[in-house]
Amino acid sequence: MSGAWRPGIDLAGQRRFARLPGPLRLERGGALPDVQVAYETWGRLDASAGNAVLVLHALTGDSHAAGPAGPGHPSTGWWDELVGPGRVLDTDRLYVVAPNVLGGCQGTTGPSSLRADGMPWGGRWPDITIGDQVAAEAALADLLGIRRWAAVVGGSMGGMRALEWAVGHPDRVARAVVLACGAVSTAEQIGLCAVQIQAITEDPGWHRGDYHARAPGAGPDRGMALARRIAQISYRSEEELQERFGARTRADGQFEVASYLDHHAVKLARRFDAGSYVSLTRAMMTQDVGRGRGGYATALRACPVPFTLAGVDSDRLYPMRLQADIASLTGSPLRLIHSRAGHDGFLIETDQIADLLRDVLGPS
Ligand SMILES: CC(=O)SCCNC(=O)CCNC(=O)[C@H](O)C(C)(C)COP(=O)(O)OP(=O)(O)OC[C@H]1O[C@@H](n2cnc3c(N)ncnc32)[C@H](O)[C@@H]1OP(=O)(O)O
Ligand SMILES: N[C@@H](CCO)C(=O)O
Repeated sequence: MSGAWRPGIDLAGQRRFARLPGPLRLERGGALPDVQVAYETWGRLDASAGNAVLVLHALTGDSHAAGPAGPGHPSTGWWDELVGPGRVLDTDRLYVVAPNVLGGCQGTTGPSSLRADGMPWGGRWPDITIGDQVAAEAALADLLGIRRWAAVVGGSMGGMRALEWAVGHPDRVARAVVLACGAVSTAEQIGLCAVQIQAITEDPGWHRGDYHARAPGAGPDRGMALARRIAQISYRSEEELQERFGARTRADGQFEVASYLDHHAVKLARRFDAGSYVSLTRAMMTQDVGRGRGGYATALRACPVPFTLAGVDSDRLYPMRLQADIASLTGSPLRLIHSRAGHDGFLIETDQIADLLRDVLGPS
């Protein structure tokens, strides 16, 4: 591990990098060599007290769950209101760990990372699954000396990993808090993922994934931006888009909503690697927590880990019925996050998520 970390030292929000000790075996066969995992921690680990909490980000998030913008962090932490001294994930008593996901592009090994031959993985990057992402996180936990998490918490793709942690490693998870996701991807989610992947892979800049070593700007930025536009509509509610933008146009005649989508498209294309977007999107579209376990209902019914499920009432991408299904199969409480923001509500309604986590983890 690089950095000056040792147990008992609080290096709040400083990104560090762990090198996994051996190849990471993949669910679909083969193995990834030399995997690096970027992560940040807050608080002090007390392994005997079992005070470690794993916080898992969604598709385009990163290890910077909390803290100000700064070098390596273009923006404030994505759950900044929730993590810190006196906050619901109270780092005076908890040790909070947030890794960047396997396949990502913010420090953890992914398609843009270099292989041993000095060339980016690019098109040689294998198909990975949610299970592979969790396997990398479990290897990180081993390196950090964390045998069992007091809680594993995540939303959207982070929720898929929290679910996979609980079902795949029940002895290592005291409680799972799963937000805004389902147990198995649905037809609509798969369809939306498929067209986003198509937007990128049909961009002439894609070059079968081998664009990283080409000139800056030669990659599939246009396809990536189109993918984000499509996704952004699905992340918000119809009602919110109507209230905010209606059919209003700008001085140049462009629809306000199209301008909003353009803004998010350009912003993401600047900060995110298209190869990672494709890899992570594929992992989500093939999500099935029951794969190899007799189906998701069997897997969830057999899972001994206590869950808390929560969904956003206006989420049309991962609607509440998906969280209700998991809650019913596991006999767990189901919480409602009220928001007009749709799926993105799990990133925006932090007061409600704080209340939920306070109920689960106790007062700070
Ligand atoms: C930059 C990063 O996020 S770093 C990595 C961490 N990120 C994550 O974990 C998740 C990724 N983040 C996200 O998905 C989003 O940032 C969210 C969901 C948290 C943001 O949600 P909201 O606060 O509701 O923002 P919203 O969707 O309304 O967009 C606001 C932006 O749209 C812009 N905007 C609003 N209306 C329009 C319009 N008509 N035309 C053009 N731009 C517009 C705003 O100026 C604002 O720009 P800014 O974000 O550059 O300041
Ligand atoms: N807005 C979120 C949605 C995915 O859950 C992201 O960009 O990661």
